[in-house]
Amino acid sequence: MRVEAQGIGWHASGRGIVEGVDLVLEPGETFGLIGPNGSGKSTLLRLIAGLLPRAEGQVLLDGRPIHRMPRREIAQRIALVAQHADTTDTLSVRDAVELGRTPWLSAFAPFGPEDRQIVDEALAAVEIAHLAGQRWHSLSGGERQRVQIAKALAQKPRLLMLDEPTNHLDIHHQLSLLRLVGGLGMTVVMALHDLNQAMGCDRVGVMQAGRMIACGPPAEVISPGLLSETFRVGASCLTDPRDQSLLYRFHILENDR
Ligand SMILES: Nc1ncnc2c1ncn2[C@@H]1O[C@H](COP(=O)(O)OP(=O)(O)OP(=O)(O)O)[C@@H](O)[C@H]1O
Repeated sequence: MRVEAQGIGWHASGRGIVEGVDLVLEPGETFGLIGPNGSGKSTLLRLIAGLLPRAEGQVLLDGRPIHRMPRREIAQRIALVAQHADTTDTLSVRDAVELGRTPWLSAFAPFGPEDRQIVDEALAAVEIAHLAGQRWHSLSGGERQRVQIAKALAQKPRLLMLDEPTNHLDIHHQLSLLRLVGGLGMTVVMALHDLNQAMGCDRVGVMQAGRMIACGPPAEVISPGLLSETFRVGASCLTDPRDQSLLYRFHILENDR
């Protein structure tokens, strides 16, 4: 699905939280959103998903304005995994993942064997099939994170949006999640704090004070100069001898007290 954001923005408390962002997401690409705390990454994800009232500009999904689409149709196309997704309901892991099927169900299409198989596949994809019967409230932070991602996968969206998807995960599950989302063949946008993980995206967008100040292939966009100006860190670019990929090591700038 082609997603086009035209001049999108959002104001709150008398200030621009996100301003004038133009962005086209091509079908199948993995797009990383990076930027310091409070730069507007989560807000931009919610704007693209059509979740914020009084939004400026417009978002087009395959050419159709999102604000004219019924909520159910949007949910068939877009899944957003927020940073601190929680539930007050007493749900099992399987129940929680089954909720991902909701946009596809109706009185004429109740939950059936095909939905059950999609849920099984989603549980397996993030390695939580063994937790299917466990209660949500008894899960660890990383397990909850993977349940939310499984729920989003069960939704079978065409745009998957993930807000810091790796922040609770151990290193094995971080890497397997990134491999998983890279191989889904769907458009993926994820806010990331790990800039080396962002180096693995097809493209990255850099947020600073509510604006997207740079966008393009990570090796072209992420540079020691940008890291110093935007993130206030020094960075040395290294080459991984295993596959010649570029990675960064960071240090505090000498004049930053
Ligand atoms: N409803 C709101 N009312 C007022 N200010 C808000 C609101 N929502 C977000 N903000 C402010 O907007 C700014 C951007 O927030 P946002 O969560 O989008 O940033 P972020 O880049 O995702 O940050 P982080 O990396 O810390 O998760 C922050 O300064 C936040 O305090």
